[in-house]
Amino acid sequence: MRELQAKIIDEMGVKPEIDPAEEVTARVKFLKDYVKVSGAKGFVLGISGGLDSSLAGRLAQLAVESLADDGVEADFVAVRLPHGVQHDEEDARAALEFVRAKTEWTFNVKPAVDGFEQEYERTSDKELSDFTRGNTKARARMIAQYMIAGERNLLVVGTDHGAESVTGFFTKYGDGGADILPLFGLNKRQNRQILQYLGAPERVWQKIPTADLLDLQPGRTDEHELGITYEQIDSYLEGRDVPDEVAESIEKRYLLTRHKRSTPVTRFDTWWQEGAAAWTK
Ligand SMILES: Nc1ncnc2c1ncn2[C@@H]1O[C@H](COP(=O)(O)OP(=O)(O)OC[C@H]2O[C@@H]([n+]3cccc(C(=O)O)c3)[C@H](O)[C@@H]2O)[C@@H](O)[C@H]1O
Ligand SMILES: Nc1ncnc2c1ncn2[C@@H]1O[C@H](COP(=O)(O)OP(=O)(O)OP(=O)(O)O)[C@@H](O)[C@H]1O
Ligand SMILES: [Mg+2]
Repeated sequence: MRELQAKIIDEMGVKPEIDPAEEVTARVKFLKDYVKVSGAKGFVLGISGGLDSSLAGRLAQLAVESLADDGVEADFVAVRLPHGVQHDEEDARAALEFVRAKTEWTFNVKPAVDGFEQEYERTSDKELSDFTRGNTKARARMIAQYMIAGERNLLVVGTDHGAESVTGFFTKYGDGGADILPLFGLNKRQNRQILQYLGAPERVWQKIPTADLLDLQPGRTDEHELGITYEQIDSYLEGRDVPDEVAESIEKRYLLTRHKRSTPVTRFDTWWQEGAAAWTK
């Protein structure tokens, strides 16, 4: 195995094989233990119709049900956060049906994103790019979730896992902004495996991953943007051999996005000096 691959696998905590039943038990227990210690009253999570939020949402709901069995009152708010009307709203409905959240909410982020865009354009005389608007949508979703969390004393669940963390494929302080990450240590195919174990319908676990942030390319797939497949990223994270150019692409992304997996850099940090060579390439 490549030297950096071993280091990355250690950091991402991905195992070559999983037992879905054990993973569910351990991750639900983690959510329960944390909520008890934090004194929070449960969880909130955006449900997109994608497979990551379907899995994290179902685990949060199972945690809340198990807390009730222990005599602890908690809530799980599954929040739809469309930007206007979502083109794959039916998939989001199917995800909500599978998650069976105690509480459901719909919060349209479009007025907030439009407000930011108008003020940017008024003060800069420039058009906002579709790409930055996309990241603004992800950050507006983060603000909506923290608004609900703040009012109801809930924790914001994040859906980051090995295959997204390693490539830094998330919006910094957008979907990357959360309190607790129940999927960390898994890769994409393991998420699918656990969803199947939990009885998710095919429509949910077979959903093609998309950040779906762009107005001009609705539903663009993650794999299209990344230029590598999740099968390749997953194999790399399971310690298997992948073509050199695939490993190099993953490792380059890993090095370029270290700032996203760290708290803001201070003069006492040194990790960024190791990554400097990657940024200037
Ligand atoms: N070296 C450095 N040290 C410290 N900070 C640094 C930095 N380089 C950039 N930055 C900061 O980071 C910002 C860029 O990061 P960011 O705003 O996140 O933007 P960026 O990484 O360019 O874009 C986000 C990417 O994540 C993808 N995404 C987002 C959301 C969900 C999903 C999904 O999988 O579904 C995927 C999205 O499609 C896009 O490719 C810069 O504007 C700058 O503020
Ligand atoms: N339209 C949306 N409605 C509600 N939440 C959303 C929406 N889009 C994104 N999110 C939130 O942002 C998170 C990150 O998006 P991401 O696309 O990585 O995950 P996903 O859609 O759940 O799964 P997948 O990666 O398979 O598409 C989601 O898990 C969800 O919590
Ligand atoms: Mg998605």
